[in-house]
Amino acid sequence: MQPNARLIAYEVLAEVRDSDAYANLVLPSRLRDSGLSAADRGFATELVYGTLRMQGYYDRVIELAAKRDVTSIDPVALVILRLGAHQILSMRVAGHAAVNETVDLQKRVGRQSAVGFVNGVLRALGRREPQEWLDDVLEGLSTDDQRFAAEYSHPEWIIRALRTALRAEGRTDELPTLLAADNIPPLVSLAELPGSPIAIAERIPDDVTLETSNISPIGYTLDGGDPSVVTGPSNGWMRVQDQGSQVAALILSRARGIAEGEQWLDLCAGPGGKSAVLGAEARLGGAHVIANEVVPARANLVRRSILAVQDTVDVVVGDGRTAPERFPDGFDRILVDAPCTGLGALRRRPEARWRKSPGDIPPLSVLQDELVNAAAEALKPGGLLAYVTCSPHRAETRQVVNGLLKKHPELTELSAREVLNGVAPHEVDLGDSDELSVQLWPHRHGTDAMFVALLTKDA
Ligand SMILES: C[S@@+](CC[C@H](N)C(=O)[O-])C[C@H]1O[C@@H](n2cnc3c(N)ncnc32)[C@H](O)[C@@H]1O
Repeated sequence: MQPNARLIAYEVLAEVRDSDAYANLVLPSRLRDSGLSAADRGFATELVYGTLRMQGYYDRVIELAAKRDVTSIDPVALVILRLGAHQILSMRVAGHAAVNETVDLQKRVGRQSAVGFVNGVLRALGRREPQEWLDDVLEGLSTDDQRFAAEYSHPEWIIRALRTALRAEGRTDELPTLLAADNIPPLVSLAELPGSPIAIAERIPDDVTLETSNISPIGYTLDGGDPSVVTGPSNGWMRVQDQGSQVAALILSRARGIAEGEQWLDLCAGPGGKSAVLGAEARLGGAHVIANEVVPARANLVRRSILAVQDTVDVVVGDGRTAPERFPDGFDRILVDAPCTGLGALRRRPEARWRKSPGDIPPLSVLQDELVNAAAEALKPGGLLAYVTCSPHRAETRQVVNGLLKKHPELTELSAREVLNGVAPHEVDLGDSDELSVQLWPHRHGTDAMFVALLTKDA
């Protein structure tokens, strides 16, 4: 079958649904072998990501247009209708192209008996303005949570969790802006590892513009295009990395000066983004890093990620919970970038919001507790411990830190906020809170919603 952008988008969406695949892994490999033009590859990417993010909303519109529940619609036709809805309601693809080409897709991959149905629903979608559909969807919904869930295409439990996290800094009014930001693809964010021996600025092509970051002193934003034109010639010193991740590592490395010979541990290192930043910082200060990861394949990703600073970082495979026994000499600084729900990175992982459930939280909280407690034990007196998640869910952030402080009276929380404001090129708006930890946000900072708490152990 001759591929086209819509067919590839359909196949990726079908694989995401049927095999629990990740769109950001499946799509690039499909596009690589597709022979599509750059414009068509961009179109396929927008179709896949946009359709997945807005699936909850599109299903409500499709139900209104089809006058039936989506659960009663043939699964192939439903994916095709969602693709059509995205073109008609959000991409403003010309009506005839959106309808005809999408109906063609149903003819190619779906049941012939459903072609008329798909055609009818898509024509109905195109007969009204997107705002009219939105008004109809919202009609009759009685709570803010229901309305936000519908309009911004998020499950209600995630909306509640995000509101609770914003409430802690007196900013619940920002909730709709945050939900809208989750539906916008992030700009490409880059980090230049400190101490780079390569004059990276001289190797950036003239037609590429890098904006410096307001948050991270080593961060840049690319104005579009392929980041490999910048990262490729840098031998690993310039890399794609969210600016929130960059500062999470820097809050630990720059909380105070580095003493020659310090030993650092990155307890949950895979795939190694923060290990590389810690490695570069440690290298400049005369420290050494052990990057620990429990999954061997992910430890290999860490090995690749730290190539530029491999003289400073050793990668080991092991369960972080056994760190105190494996490393009895202890560490001066430990980063616990714990496995979490990833609710802070919904813009990057378009299917994640539909896969997660509230039931994911309790086992993760237990693991987070165990990891951070192991780190507290492995920390030398006077040492520094950073607890980080890419989730703003309070059960994964503040509650874990409070539990840790309760169990370990020898630990004291330090102001990660002050450290961040000392590190960042500009004052960072962290809301209004007595808490010492940092919560970053996509809508306010342009980063993933990273949480960072900084603690020290009595000397
Ligand atoms: C949030 S990711 C870390 C991201 C990484 N720090 C970076 O910046 O690239 C969490 C990692 O913890 C690992 N992990 C899960 N359970 C672990 C355990 N018991 N011990 C050590 N690592 C674990 C996961 O495999 C995953 O690679």
